[in-house]
Amino acid sequence: MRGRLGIIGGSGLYDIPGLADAAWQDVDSPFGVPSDAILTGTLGDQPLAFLPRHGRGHVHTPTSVPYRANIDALKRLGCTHVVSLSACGSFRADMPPGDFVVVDQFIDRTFARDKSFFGPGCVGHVSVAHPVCDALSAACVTAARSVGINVHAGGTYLAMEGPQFSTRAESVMYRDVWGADVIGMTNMPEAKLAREAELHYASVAMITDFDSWHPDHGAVDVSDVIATLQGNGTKARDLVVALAADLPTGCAVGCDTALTHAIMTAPDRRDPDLIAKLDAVAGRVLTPKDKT
Ligand SMILES: CSC[C@H]1O[C@H](OP(=O)(O)O)[C@H](O)[C@@H]1O
Ligand SMILES: Nc1ncnc2[nH]cnc12
Repeated sequence: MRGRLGIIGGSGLYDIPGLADAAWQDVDSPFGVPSDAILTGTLGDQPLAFLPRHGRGHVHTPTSVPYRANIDALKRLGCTHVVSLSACGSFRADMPPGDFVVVDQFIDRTFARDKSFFGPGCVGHVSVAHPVCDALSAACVTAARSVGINVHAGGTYLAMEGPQFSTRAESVMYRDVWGADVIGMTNMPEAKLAREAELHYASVAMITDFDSWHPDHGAVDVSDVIATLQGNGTKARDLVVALAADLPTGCAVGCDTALTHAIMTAPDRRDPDLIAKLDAVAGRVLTPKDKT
């Protein structure tokens, strides 16, 4: 069954014009207050929910983004698919500013964020070996190509804590030793949380700069990033319109069944308060006893 498409808009993307029946809705989450209200509406026949990751006016730092509340709120609104649109730096000369990368792997270097919905009283372990939805990622590539975006299918995104950009030594290490293709500050733990919530998740990374490794380019400068982002905004919206017209159902990764064997805590040892909070994220696998 085709569900609602959630879009998380990153830096420079605080709205998505052109939705029918558009309304900004406050959504309550037991995991905190989401980054902002969520814009709901439809694009053609496709129900959609748009959440600006940093909030309108860019109030949240990459560290303060309430990742758990955001994913939980999108799931509560009926999202089955979530696409992240993010600004990123590039480690590759053949991936210049203006190109998009549909990411297929991550290196998680973040360390100051809540990374799981689970905890004492309900312990769960999901696989993130394949951290994005294959079908949704392929659909993002097709949609991007259909609107003339220069898009790369696959790439490794290094998620750093920020908010400062990398030193040159870090940038060279991420590129030459770790083999990362792009760098950003927000896709982790977002992708991990989306997997815990059994959402199909894909990440479209929009390249704004060459980070600080490139001998012919200076250090990253936010004004350059913003100039590139302004061009990216229209392209990103075109991509969303094309994707909404042809959202896939199902996938080979099994995103929507990620919790089937994930929860280890014995039913009689589960914390009722945490179980109650997990109603949206893990409702599919909680036992009838848990839910009473
Ligand atoms: C404005 S440059 C740094 C900032 O932009 C990216 O945000 P997002 O992923 O939400 O587009 C990057 O991760 C940093 O948070
Ligand atoms: N070079 C970079 N490093 C981290 N996040 C970014 N977002 C945009 N460019 C970036």
